Amino acid sequence: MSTEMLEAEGVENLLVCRDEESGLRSIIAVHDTTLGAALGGVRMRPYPSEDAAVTECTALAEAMTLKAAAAGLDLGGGWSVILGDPRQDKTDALLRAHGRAIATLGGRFIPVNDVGTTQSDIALIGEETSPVCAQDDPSPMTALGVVEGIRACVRHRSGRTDLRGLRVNVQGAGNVGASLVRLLSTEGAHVTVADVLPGRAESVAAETGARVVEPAGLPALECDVLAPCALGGIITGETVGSLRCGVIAGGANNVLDSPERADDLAERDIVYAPDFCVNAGGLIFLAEQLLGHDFDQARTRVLSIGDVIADVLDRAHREGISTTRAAHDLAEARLKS
Ligand SMILES: NC(=O)c1ccc[n+]([C@@H]2O[C@H](COP(=O)([O-])OP(=O)(O)OC[C@H]3O[C@@H](n4cnc5c(N)ncnc54)[C@H](O)[C@@H]3O)[C@@H](O)[C@H]2O)c1
Repeated sequence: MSTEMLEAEGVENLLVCRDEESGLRSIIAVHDTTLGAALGGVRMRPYPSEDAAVTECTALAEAMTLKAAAAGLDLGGGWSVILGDPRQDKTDALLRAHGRAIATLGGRFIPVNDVGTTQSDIALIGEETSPVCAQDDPSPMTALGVVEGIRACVRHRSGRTDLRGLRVNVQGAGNVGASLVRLLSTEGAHVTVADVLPGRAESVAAETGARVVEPAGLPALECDVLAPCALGGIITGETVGSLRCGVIAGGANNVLDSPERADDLAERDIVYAPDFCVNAGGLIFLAEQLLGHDFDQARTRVLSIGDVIADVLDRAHREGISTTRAAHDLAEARLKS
């Protein structure tokens, strides 16, 4: 296994890892450890090029720094991606090689599962490096925080505090999306869900009574709340004009293709809950676990995401700035304190 350290502006460590024997090609980015070790996902998916993998990995690492800082956690931000199709290319040898690559950072990067990896994958990685987060699935806590973020956005927009009858469109029925569909359905929301993998949306719909639609059309379907819970970058210069929702708040990381898109959303009178604030529930839960705190304490902290979002929305309104800018200011103040 070989690792090559690349120079990259604004990133503490950027590692390109290769292992001929297992076929591993992966990237690890440690963005900022001012507040603590960098906790972040291990994502596995095919990328068109190594450059594309580096771009996504560094952007997600930065998002984790902002997320931990805005949530008041003593953690830094990092990320890692493995290039390949998890359904065909994932082997124990490849995961172990990625673990050995993470180990070269001496505990500066703490991995947790993300798209394309599972907790048992992280447990295997944990046989090569320490610490890792492989104990409990953080997704239900991420979804719980998103519900509170949605509630804060709806209250900001219309003064309502309950979600009954609210039309919420959930993109992605994976770990976070399926949990979110369940929670929203319990609150009486009318949920529509879509997933590109056959059977996923249907399965959670059968359980909850949600409506299933084709994934390509979901982002532009009329609704009160669009909840992106798949991959990032779905709000672009091309898609922003087609949105027909009042609020965007979901679990996915890096939903906007650029920070300026938040201004486009404000111009269209769409309330945007910055992703790194609204989807911090899972990270808060993991941080509490690392500190040895109990489940109730973690849950209470996750529920306070609604207050964080309300604060960000008020600040943006007061100062005439985008919600993304307001959330960045919150995170940067903590990083400098
Ligand atoms: N798991 C967590 O606790 C957590 C925490 C914070 C942020 N996130 C972010 O939330 C998102 C989802 O994470 P997850 O753990 O649920 O992943 P997951 O892999 O379990 O689920 C993602 C789902 O999205 C589907 N999908 C992909 N592209 C789609 C599209 N265009 N339309 C509809 N469905 C599509 C996939 O088929 C998959 O079922 C990711 O962006 C992740 O980084 C997750």
